[in-house]
Amino acid sequence: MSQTVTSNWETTHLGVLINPASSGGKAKKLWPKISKALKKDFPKMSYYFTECVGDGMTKCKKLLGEGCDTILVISGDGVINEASNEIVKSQKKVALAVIPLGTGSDFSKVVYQGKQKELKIQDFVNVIKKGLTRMYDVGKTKYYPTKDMDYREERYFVNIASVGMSALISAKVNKSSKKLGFLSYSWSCFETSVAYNFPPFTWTAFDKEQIDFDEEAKKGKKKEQEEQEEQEQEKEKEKEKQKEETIKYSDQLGEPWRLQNRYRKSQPETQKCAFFAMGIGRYFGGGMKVCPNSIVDDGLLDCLVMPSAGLIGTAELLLKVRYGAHLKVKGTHYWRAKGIKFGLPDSIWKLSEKKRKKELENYRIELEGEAVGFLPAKFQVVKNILRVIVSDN
Ligand SMILES: Nc1ncnc2c1ncn2[C@@H]1O[C@H](COP(=O)(O)OP(=O)(O)OP(=O)(O)O)[C@@H](O)[C@H]1O
Repeated sequence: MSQTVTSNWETTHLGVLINPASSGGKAKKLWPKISKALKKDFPKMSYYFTECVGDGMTKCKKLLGEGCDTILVISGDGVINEASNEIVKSQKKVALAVIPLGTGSDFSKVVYQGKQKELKIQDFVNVIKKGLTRMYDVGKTKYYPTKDMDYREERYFVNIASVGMSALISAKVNKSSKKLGFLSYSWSCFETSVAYNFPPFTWTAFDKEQIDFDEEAKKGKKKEQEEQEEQEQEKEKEKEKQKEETIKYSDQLGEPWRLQNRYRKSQPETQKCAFFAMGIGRYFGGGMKVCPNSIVDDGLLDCLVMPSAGLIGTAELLLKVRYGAHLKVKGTHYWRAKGIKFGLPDSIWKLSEKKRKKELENYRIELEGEAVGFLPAKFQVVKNILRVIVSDN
């Protein structure tokens, strides 16, 4: 999997966010060593420890205000999401770098092409110093953060968003200590599959594209060669592109939710599901290859509709998802789209408030492993908006 890189990014002021609680305190333990290694190459460095949920946004804003041009997140997917939200909203020319020290660290698996576990602290520092970057797409979503449904919230995601059982699992995992890593996910998966009642989901896709998997596999090899050739040309174009970026940022971010007017709308679909995942990246749940064909800068969300399959069937399917071998399983649908709008079944609106709130547990949303809210919701892709420092091999 080669990456199309677009520039050599020079960091002049490094801003660092460290979550001392991530992965059972691993980031806190390693920070003195990491800090020493970073200081050699980045003499101008500011850093903050995050203190609670959401603090990644507050502290990232501070770092941006201090003029940092690269934000390095030493944590897992939760703080990466919080920092990315602030970077994208700021519309500043700032790059995101990551040293994956979370429990799952799924975003980083694509950034480091699956080799993150082989890298030492100095290797990560070298990647930031080398400064190869790729312009990532970002997903934008609008949802109800609470079951009272009295207001809606907007948030970006940089890896995977999903609704249904996966989000309920995230809610449970986040309540646990996560000290057991993948086992925490596995236990919550089991616990949730037993209780989940696989409700119907209703959605409308915008600019939906079906995928021909055989054709895509053939294209894969050819594309890699083409991509390498394109890289040289891309670098040439970079200077001009950078001039245009400011305009592109404000155009896309300010974009209201006009899915209907801008894109081709598919017929509404309803299916009983275990979950529905939308990917910029490929992995979730601590290494499950849920959107295995996703490309981070193609301007599309890879969408996986995971069928309802009962307890044993779901366990089998989840095992397949772990290796990205689920796409040809009967009832599984995988396609791409620029936007998706989810509703709720009419029956839910007729329930008493107490019963509706109980039923909403089945319609949770998670972004990068954090259970953030509930359906109804809209999801949309914003193309090539987040500069990410990536490894080159
Ligand atoms: N000091 C802290 N104490 C408790 N929670 C924190 C603290 N700092 C940040 N958080 C929150 O902890 C949550 C989890 O953090 P993060 O995702 O970075 O680590 P993780 O859960 O170990 O990794 P992953 O999401 O990759 O599995 C995030 O919602 C984050 O906002």
